[in-house]
Amino acid sequence: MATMGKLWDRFSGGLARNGSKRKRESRGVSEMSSPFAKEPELDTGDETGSSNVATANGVNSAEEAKPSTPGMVELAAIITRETEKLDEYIKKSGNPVPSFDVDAPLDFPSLPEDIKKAREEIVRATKELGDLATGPREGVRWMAWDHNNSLSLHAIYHYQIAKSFPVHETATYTQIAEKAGLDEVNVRRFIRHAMTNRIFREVNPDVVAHTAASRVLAEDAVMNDWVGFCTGDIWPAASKVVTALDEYPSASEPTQTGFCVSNNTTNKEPMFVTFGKDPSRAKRMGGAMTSLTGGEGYEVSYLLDSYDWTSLNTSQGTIVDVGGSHGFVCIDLAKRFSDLRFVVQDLPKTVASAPTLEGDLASRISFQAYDFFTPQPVKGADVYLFRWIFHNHSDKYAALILKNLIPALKKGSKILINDHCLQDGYGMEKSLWDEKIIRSMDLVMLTLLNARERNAAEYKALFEGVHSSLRFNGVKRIEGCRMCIVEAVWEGEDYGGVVEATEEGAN
Ligand SMILES: C[S@@+](CC[C@H](N)C(=O)[O-])C[C@H]1O[C@@H](n2cnc3c(N)ncnc32)[C@H](O)[C@@H]1O
Repeated sequence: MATMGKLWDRFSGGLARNGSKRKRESRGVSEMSSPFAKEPELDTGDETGSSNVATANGVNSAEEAKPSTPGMVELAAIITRETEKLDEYIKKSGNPVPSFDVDAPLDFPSLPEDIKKAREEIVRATKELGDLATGPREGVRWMAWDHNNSLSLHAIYHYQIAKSFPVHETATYTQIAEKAGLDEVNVRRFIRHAMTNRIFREVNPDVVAHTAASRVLAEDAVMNDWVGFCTGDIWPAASKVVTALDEYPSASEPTQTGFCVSNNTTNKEPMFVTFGKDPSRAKRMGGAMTSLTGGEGYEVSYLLDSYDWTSLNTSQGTIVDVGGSHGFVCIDLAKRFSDLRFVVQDLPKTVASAPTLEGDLASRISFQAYDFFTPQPVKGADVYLFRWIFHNHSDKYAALILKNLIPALKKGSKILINDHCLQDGYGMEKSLWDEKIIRSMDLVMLTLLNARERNAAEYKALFEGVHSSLRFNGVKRIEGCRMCIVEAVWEGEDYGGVVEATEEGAN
C-alpha cells in the first residue's frame, strides 16, 4: 500500500516560467544580507499587475479595460516570421520536422533560447488569431463543451483503445470494439471525436491508423497515468468544486473539496488518505506526477544554480529540508558544497524508507521524522527549505507551518520556498502558454486539496500575516525553470536560542 509520504512526494507540478522582471523596491531590501542580494531583479510583491489598476471608486476605467490586441494580419505576420525561424533551426540542426505522423518525434528537441521564444510566440499568436477568427460567441459556445475532450480521452484510456492494435498497423472499428469489449457504435464515436484532436486518423472508411498522439497513449505509461488521473480523478472532482464552495465558501479545509464531494469523503478524509487506501489510484497519481514534473524546467539544478549556496558553504551553514522526502535535493547540494550540513525532515514512513547514505554524505546529512504542523525541533539553522510544500496547502495551513517554525528561528535564519509563483495580476500578455498552465494548476489545487498557487504579493502577505519580524525578500523567477525561489528572513530575536542545528533530535 502506498504511504501518505510517498503520495505527497509524488504530488507536485505546475509551471511558472518567464517571470516578470521587477526591480527591488527602495525599502532597504538590497542592503540586507541575503543570498538574493546578488540578484537585482526580484518580484517583491509590492507592485500590482496592470490589470489590477483601478480608479478611486474601485472601477477600472474603460481606457484601462481596453485590450491591446494586434490585428489579424499583424498576428499572421508574427506567425510567419517566427515559424520561419523555428523551421530554419529545425532543418539546419538536422532534427525531424514536426508532424502528426505516427513516427513523428513526440517532443520538441531542446532549443536555444531565441528559438524557444519563437516557438512560444507561434503558439501564442496562433491561439490569438484562431480566437479572433472564431469570434466571442462561438468561442464561448464551444469552450463550454471542452469536457468532451476529457470524455473521449477517458474512454480511450479506460478501454485501452490506443493499445488495441500495433502502432504501425491499422484496425477496423469492429476489431477495436472486440478488443476493447465495447460496442462498435460507441468505439466509433469516441475515436472519431478523438480524431478531431489528432488522436488516431481514419485512413479508409472505418479503418483506423495511429497518429503521433495516439502512439503516446499506446506507449507512454506515465502519460497514460496522467490521462487517467486527470480524466478519472480530477475531472469528476472539478465538477463538484462549486458544490463544495456553496457549502464551504472559505475553501480552507482539505476535507471540504470538490474531490471529497465526488468521493463521498467530505469532512472525513483528505485526498491523500483516500488514495492511500487504493494502491492502484495512488500508483496512477504517482505516474501522473512523474509525467508532469519529469520534464524540462523542473530540474533540481535550477535551485542549485540560482541561490547563493557558496556563502552558506563558506560559513559552514546548516540547511533543514522540511518535507524533503528522501533527501535528493540535499544530496545534490552536499555533492557540490562540501562544508554544508543538512537535516532532511519528513513523515516517519518516508524517513524510514530513505536510502542509507555512506561516507562524507552520511556525516553531513541526517534524516529526522517530523510533522511540519508541530514545533520545529531543529533550532537556529541558516536555511529552512520547503520545496513543493506550500502549494499543497491553503493559507490557513501554510500559516500554521510557518508558525511552527518561528520558535526555532535565529536572527537571520532564511525561509526558502521552491515552488510555483503566479504572475502578479494576469500574466497572459507575457506568456499565454505558461499562464494557462499555472492558472489550471491553481484550479487543480483548489479542486483536490483546497490548496493554492500564490503570487509574490500573496507570499508576502502570508509571511507578514504570520509575524511582523518575518520579512519577505522577494521571489526569484528563473529563466527556463518552471519553479521560483521565494525567500523570507527572520529579523526577530533568537526564539529557540542558537544551538547546534544538526544535533537536536536528528538521527
Ligand atoms: C510534494 S512532496 C515534496 C518532496 C520534496 N521536497 C521535493 O522537492 O520533491 C511533499 C513532501 O512533504 C512530506 N509531507 C507531507 N506532509 C508532511 C508533514 N505534515 N510533515 C512533514 N512532511 C510532510 C511528504 O511526505 C513529501 O515527502
